[in-house]
Amino acid sequence: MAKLGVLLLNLGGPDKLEDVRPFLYNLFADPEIIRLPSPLFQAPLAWLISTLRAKKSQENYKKIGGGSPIRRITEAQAQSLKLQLQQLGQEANVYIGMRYWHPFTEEAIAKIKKDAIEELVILPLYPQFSISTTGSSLRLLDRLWQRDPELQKIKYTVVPSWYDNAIYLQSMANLIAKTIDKVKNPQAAHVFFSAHGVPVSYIEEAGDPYQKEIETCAALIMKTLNRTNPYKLAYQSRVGPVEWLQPYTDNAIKELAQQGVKELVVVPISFVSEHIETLEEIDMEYREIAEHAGIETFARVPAPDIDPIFIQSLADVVVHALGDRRISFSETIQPQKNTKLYPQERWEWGMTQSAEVWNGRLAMLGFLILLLELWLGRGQILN
Ligand SMILES: C=CC1=C(C)c2cc3[nH]c(cc4nc(cc5[nH]c(cc1n2)c(C)c5CCC(=O)O)C(CCC(=O)O)=C4C)c(C)c3C=C
Ligand SMILES: [Fe+2]
Ligand SMILES: [Fe+2]
Repeated sequence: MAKLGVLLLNLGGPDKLEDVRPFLYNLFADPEIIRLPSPLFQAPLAWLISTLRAKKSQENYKKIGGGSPIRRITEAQAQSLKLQLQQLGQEANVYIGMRYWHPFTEEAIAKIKKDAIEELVILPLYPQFSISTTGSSLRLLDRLWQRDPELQKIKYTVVPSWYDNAIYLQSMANLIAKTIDKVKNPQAAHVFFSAHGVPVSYIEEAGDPYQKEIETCAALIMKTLNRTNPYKLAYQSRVGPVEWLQPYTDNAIKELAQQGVKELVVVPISFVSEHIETLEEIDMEYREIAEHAGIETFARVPAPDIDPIFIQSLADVVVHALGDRRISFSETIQPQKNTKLYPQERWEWGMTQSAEVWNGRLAMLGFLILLLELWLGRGQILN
């Protein structure tokens, strides 16, 4: 039997407060998150945004204990998945490749090579596909594969998304049902799905299937839940000035409160582990907004973490991937090279007058920042 590996992909998060700025730098240096007319400006802009955002972001990480729990939880998920696969008679090493912080994807690949893995299932810990998450990790892996003949010998397959896996839907439905049963009036409670947002341009210009997969996933979870509670889907975590997917979570909460809704059962739908977006943004920021708006119960459904049924669903996805036709990096969705991605919807492409003005200004700004960055010796470029 071939030596099997499972590579779990996730975003990663700062382990401590000093990691916040370089973590943000790595995130904003990713052309799948921000794409500029010229790659020359990518590093200076990432440096600028990460430096400007670091303080506010650090304050938020301070509120949840001074760092992200995403690494610890993902490691526990990896261990549980290994045991679950073992129970199914499938021996496998499980690796973790984070996109923007330790353990980086490159570190996981080095281990996979060292362990002489012959067959690999690449499983993103994002149930729904987005160019900004799974897509970004797959593009990085594709680049690593293209330049390494040793990696090219591995028989790999990619799971682009698994939001419709029946066991995953059951695990989400169970977690929701348990929370519903604890509120004052379980029949009337409003199930409120909050998904991480993406800029509208990802969907409309780059063809990101994210919104469709999130909407379908919420509907499938409600079908599996099999209760008559009303539900609503909204998008959180907007960054920057451009339009993101709507309705925004804060506005949707206020609207429901205005309609007289008193009890919300809040489901973090695009996340499979607790981290800053659930522990700080939902549990603190949105809870406060809800209470101000007159919502009496704000009951948050826990992220799946190492819920046994959830771990069974990951194992099920792996087993199916091994039996199904193999999927390569090139078959997954990739934006065109010149696709507009966050944040430049308002900029124009080509040699229009406004583009030239913007390019000139950006070139100046980029050059100054680059000098400053070199002078300060800061920044941490990954690829
Ligand atoms: C499905 C999940 C996610 C999508 C889609 C996504 C898109 C996306 N995110 C940013 C900017 C930031 N994201 C940040 C943190 C963060 N994002 C996700 C997931 C998705 N992001 C997670 C799990 C986390 C938490 C990591 C952790 O610390 O545990 C942050 C940093 C936090 C902050 O400063 O607010 C930023 C910034 C963009 C721009 C984007 C799509 C274009
Ligand atoms: Fe994010
Ligand atoms: Fe956030």
